[in-house]
Amino acid sequence: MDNNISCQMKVETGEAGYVLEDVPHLTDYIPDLPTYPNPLRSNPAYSVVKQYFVDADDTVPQKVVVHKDGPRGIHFRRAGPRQRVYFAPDEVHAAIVTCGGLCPGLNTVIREIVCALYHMYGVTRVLGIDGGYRGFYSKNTITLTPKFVNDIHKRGGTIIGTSRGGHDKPKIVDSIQDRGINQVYIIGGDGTQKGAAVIYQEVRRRGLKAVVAGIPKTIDNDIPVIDKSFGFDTAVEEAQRAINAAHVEAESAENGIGVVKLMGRYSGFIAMYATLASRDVDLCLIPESPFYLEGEGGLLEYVEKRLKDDGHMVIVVAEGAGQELLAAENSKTTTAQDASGNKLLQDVGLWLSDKIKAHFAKIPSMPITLKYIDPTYMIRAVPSNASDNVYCTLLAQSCVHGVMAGYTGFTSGLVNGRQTYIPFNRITEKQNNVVITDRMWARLLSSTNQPSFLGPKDVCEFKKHEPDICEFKKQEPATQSVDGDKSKANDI
Ligand SMILES: Nc1ncnc2c1ncn2[C@@H]1O[C@H](COP(=O)(O)OP(=O)(O)O)[C@@H](O)[C@H]1O
Ligand SMILES: O=P(O)(O)OC[C@H]1O[C@](O)(COP(=O)(O)O)[C@@H](O)[C@@H]1O
Ligand SMILES: [Mg+2]
Repeated sequence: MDNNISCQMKVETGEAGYVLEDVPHLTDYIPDLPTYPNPLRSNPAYSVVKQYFVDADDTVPQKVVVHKDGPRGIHFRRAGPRQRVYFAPDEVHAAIVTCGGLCPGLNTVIREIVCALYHMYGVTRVLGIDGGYRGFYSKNTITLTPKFVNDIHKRGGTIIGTSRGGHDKPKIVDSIQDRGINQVYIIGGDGTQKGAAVIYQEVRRRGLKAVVAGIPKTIDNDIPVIDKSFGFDTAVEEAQRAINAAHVEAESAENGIGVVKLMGRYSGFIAMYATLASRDVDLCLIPESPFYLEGEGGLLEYVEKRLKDDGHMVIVVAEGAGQELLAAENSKTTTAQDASGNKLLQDVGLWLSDKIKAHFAKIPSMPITLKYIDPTYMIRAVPSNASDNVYCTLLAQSCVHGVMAGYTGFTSGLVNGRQTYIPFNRITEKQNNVVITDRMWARLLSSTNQPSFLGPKDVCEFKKHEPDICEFKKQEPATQSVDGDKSKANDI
């Protein structure tokens, strides 16, 4: 048995610059495992579907915008049911855990994992780990059956609970081993997937026939490679209610200003999409786009202009925006962290509201009425909408198919509209951010008419830091995306 852990990715190359970034398989470290015909072959719902089973060689390209003579580039293994599986139904003992912050759709993913295991693969032992990673070793488990999970997709939150912190590798893997769990479904964001990678490595080091698979969850849409995260659409939709309220309040007052804070620690996708969807927003601030308050071209000058022109305005601010400005004013709170080690952010919405109020207090001819709305937790707590429900279902089913087929150490994810299996390190190595040199941000700037807050000096600075992008921009017409990963959600 080869128990040497290789953290290196399984990479296969082919003709014309084809690269497959493959995911590990149980047989990489446990040879001669028995296989079984996939039970779906005799399932009346699926047996009539032509080509239901995925060809072992099917892969999905990461980039679909290519040049005639360019390399074929990176591919991921296509998700879906395989002809043969590596688990007999009565052998499976599955566990599901949810970690990190809430996100619409968590319950749908749980429901669909349980239902896929029961109804597609005849599995009857599925556990919910109570309250995130620490639930593996400090809490009781919850028995999950199709009946138990039947209605849960209609509720927000996660019925098995979640938490931050508490990732104790030896204790978690001891618990997996002691309970005889051989399929671990881990639903969570970037931190969770890092934790899942560590669990996978330890399971493999111990030579256990136990698969570790992740499902990416992030309301901030900050996970790279995937098209977008589940719950994101729901969050954008729900944010409209807050923006509408801010607009109504602003419009009804003299020099009315509505400020709405939305989630987005380091990635401003919710703020950007909610702004684009609404059309009532005059200023959108995100972590990726620095801004300044005072002076020519500054935020306060713009607010003044907007009020003079329109009599009201709506500002959407992502929670991570302008943190450097707040930190400069208040150094003592900048090191605070949550239990997972995520930096605790200061309330930019409140800070911005105070700054605007203080500015207009100095202009007696322009009395303002400012309403600050913070709907962040309300947005995160709602059940997923219809399209996210379907998305969650496909993600969960794809994950179950991959696990039953013996793949491990992977995250299920949608890449260019296709379900794939992505190696953990590809998901955890960097963050998905709004690229402010992409067309999506340009669309936003043109829809709000806000200043970009970038002067000629900043553009030069930007060139110094991201020379590739600037070089590329020089050579290519503006229709080309800048970065394969980052452009997914941006450059459409
Ligand atoms: N680098 C890491 N290695 C192992 N576990 C981690 C790591 N980062 C975070 N975790 C664990 O993952 C869980 C969720 O992480 P957190 O950052 O709170 O949320 P999210 O997964 O949504 O990013 C926590 O239980 C935390 O202890
Ligand atoms: O108050 P909590 O639970 O720490 O959550 C706040 C954070 O959760 C998020 O919604 C998502 O963060 P995670 O992806 O780490 O769960 C952030 O936008 C926000 O800063
Ligand atoms: Mg996170």
